Amino acid sequence: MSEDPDASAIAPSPSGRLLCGGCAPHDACRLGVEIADARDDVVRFEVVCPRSWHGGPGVAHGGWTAAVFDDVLSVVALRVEPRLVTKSLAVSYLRPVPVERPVQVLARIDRHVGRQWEVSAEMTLAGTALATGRAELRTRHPHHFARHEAWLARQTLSPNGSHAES
Ligand SMILES: CCCCCCCCCCCCCC(=O)SCCNC(=O)CCNC(=O)[C@H](O)C(C)(C)COP(=O)(O)OP(=O)(O)OC[C@H]1O[C@@H](n2cnc3c(N)ncnc32)[C@H](O)[C@@H]1OP(=O)(O)O
Repeated sequence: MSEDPDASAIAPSPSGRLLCGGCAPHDACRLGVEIADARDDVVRFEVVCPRSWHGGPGVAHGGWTAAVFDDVLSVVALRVEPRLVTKSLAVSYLRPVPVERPVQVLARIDRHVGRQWEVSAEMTLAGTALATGRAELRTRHPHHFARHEAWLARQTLSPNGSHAES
């Protein structure tokens, strides 16, 4: 762990991409998400589901779709506020999403008051909606990750593998 986990910030990767902590070492989004253009409170993404994320034959696993929405809904607000976490995420799966075919995602900030953000997005192919996502985000408290690490350090593992607060 870093000395101050809350000092962590997202910086552009060597190729100029803004990536999460897991993808940054790869210099590529492993979900297949790329920002296409951004203006004010709306960001458009080009997204291609890698075949490794297929669920049914030739179609995306629903978990991939949810992860894409978590990512794009965060990015649209991260452009304004760099210290965010997702509080809730709701996804509606309207049509199967094909793998290895570009789809578009349009994400927007619907509401922002204080620490509270409401964001939504739509995934489309050739103008047809495939899925929609909606999330509540929160601006992180200043010591969000440090509090988590302190809480985790207080947990002890019992012989049967269950956790207990010490
Ligand atoms: C341009 C940029 C591009 C970037 C590209 C990269 C993109 C990729 C990015 C992908 C990004 C993906 C993004 C992701 O997926 S983020 C990962 C998924 N989300 C989370 O992990 C969030 C987990 N939930 C929480 O931390 C809290 O529930 C939140 C903060 C949402 C509550 O918020 P809310 O405003 O509703 O309530 P509150 O602040 O009054 O707290 C309620 C209670 O919880 C306590 N509490 C709060 N925090 C902590 C804590 N840390 N440690 C311990 N306890 C904590 C707090 O004391 C209180 O307890 P009590 O006092 O009532 O007892």
